[in-house]
Amino acid sequence: MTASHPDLPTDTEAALRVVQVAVGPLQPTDFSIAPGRVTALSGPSGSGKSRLLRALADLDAHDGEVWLGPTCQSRTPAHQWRRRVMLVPADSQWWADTVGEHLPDPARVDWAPLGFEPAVADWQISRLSSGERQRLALLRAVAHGPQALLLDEPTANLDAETTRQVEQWLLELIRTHGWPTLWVSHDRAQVERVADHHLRIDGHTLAEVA
Ligand SMILES: Nc1ncnc2c1ncn2[C@@H]1O[C@H](COP(=O)(O)OP(=O)(O)OP(=O)(O)O)[C@@H](O)[C@H]1O
Repeated sequence: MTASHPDLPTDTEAALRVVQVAVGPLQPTDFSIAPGRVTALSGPSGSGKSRLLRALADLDAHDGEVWLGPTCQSRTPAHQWRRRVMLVPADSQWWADTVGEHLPDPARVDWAPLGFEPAVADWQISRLSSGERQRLALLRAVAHGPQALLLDEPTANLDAETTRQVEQWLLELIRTHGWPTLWVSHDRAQVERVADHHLRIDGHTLAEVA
């Protein structure tokens, strides 16, 4: 696990708090993620990881409540909640023709840390490889100014070197902005590298992994 970060913002940023959330067969579950911290979520294929993320993003019906600081999901319009509690799904969706059309201000995006030139803003979505789509979905999410991140296997389509680059880029942003982050990963070594805490779905329950 990563060492603690004494320079983390602790008072102005918001924790993500999950209270008695139940979705599908998953039993009601409680956990919270402090600002700037990463909790890894693992579990067998089909155990409900993506469903839980979708519930936290207010995309799937669920029991219980989710809080971001003093703001609760059930009293926040869904589109506002999703802008703050930003889900980056394993399969990103793109609706316009070019990359730049999906970004609030393409000229202000720092493309380089993920290996792109600014010209990528003019690229057609149809030409993107799966790894390019994945990295650009992360850049897009960050460009919209979230306050918490829900990452569904964010490096699944990337080679080892690019995976490390994306991990470092994400961790720096997460720490700097104080985003509480839930990060789905099947890779135990990645969990060790990026996560402060580790939750695992086992059957119908969610348990902390020591
Ligand atoms: N809206 C839904 N209604 C009913 N069942 C669903 C719904 N969405 C997903 N499921 C089912 O719930 C189970 C968990 O799906 P989910 O996508 O959350 O798995 P996962 O843990 O993310 O798996 P993987 O690691 O393979 O991505 C699957 O059996 C899936 O078919």
